[in-house]
Amino acid sequence: MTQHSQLTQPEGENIDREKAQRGTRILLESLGEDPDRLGLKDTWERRIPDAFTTLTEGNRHEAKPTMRTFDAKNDDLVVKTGIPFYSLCEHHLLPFHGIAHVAYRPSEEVVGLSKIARYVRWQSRQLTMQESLTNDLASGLAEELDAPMVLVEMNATHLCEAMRGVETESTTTTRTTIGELTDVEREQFQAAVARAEGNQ
Ligand SMILES: Nc1nc2c(ncn2[C@@H]2O[C@H](COP(=O)(O)OP(=O)(O)OP(=O)(O)O)[C@@H](O)[C@H]2O)c(=O)[nH]1
Ligand SMILES: [Zn+2]
Repeated sequence: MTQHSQLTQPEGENIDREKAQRGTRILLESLGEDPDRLGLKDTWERRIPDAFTTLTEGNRHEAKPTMRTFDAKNDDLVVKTGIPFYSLCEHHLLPFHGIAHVAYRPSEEVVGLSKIARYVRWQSRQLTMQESLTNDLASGLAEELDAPMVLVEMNATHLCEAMRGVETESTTTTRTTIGELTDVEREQFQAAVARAEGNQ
């Protein structure tokens, strides 16, 4: 990994640390802050570049989890519910976060269960909109797993709505389905989601 306390830009596909430092410094100045005061010096020099390196990992292929797979015994739906995720809204650079639910139909292989949550966490770490993230997850998982059907549902709270602007905390649900699933399978998925969300 890179040395985070350096002023130089790290190698590879990482963020441009020097620009992140300069930009944060200027933002702090614009707020009337002294960026060189004790509490803020590390903020622009190290903490924000480090934090945004992590929070934009989803842009970097090198950070993608290894999707270890095993032979599938059949093509029954695999349903994984209650996956926490944290992302950043591209409009205000504020977090939106919540719970993702994923179902997929295996073709030849099933993926290690932990890898679904790892994939959701990785892909969520970017500046995006909830609808785009839901789409990206469904198409990304379909490709990774060579799966004929992937369904992703995300329920999230947007801090840009809660902390400012409309100042209303509400839940946004987005859903993307790639491929076909039966009515019974859809009902089973919804029942699993309801259990995970504590509605049943
Ligand atoms: N569809 C969608 N909208 C989002 C998402 N995240 C934030 N937004 C919305 O993006 C919109 C941006 O609207 P603008 O009018 O350009 O910005 P604004 O003046 O800050 O809007 P307010 O948030 O209403 O104060 C707002 O309505 C946000 O609630 C998202 O993931 N999906
Ligand atoms: Zn926003």
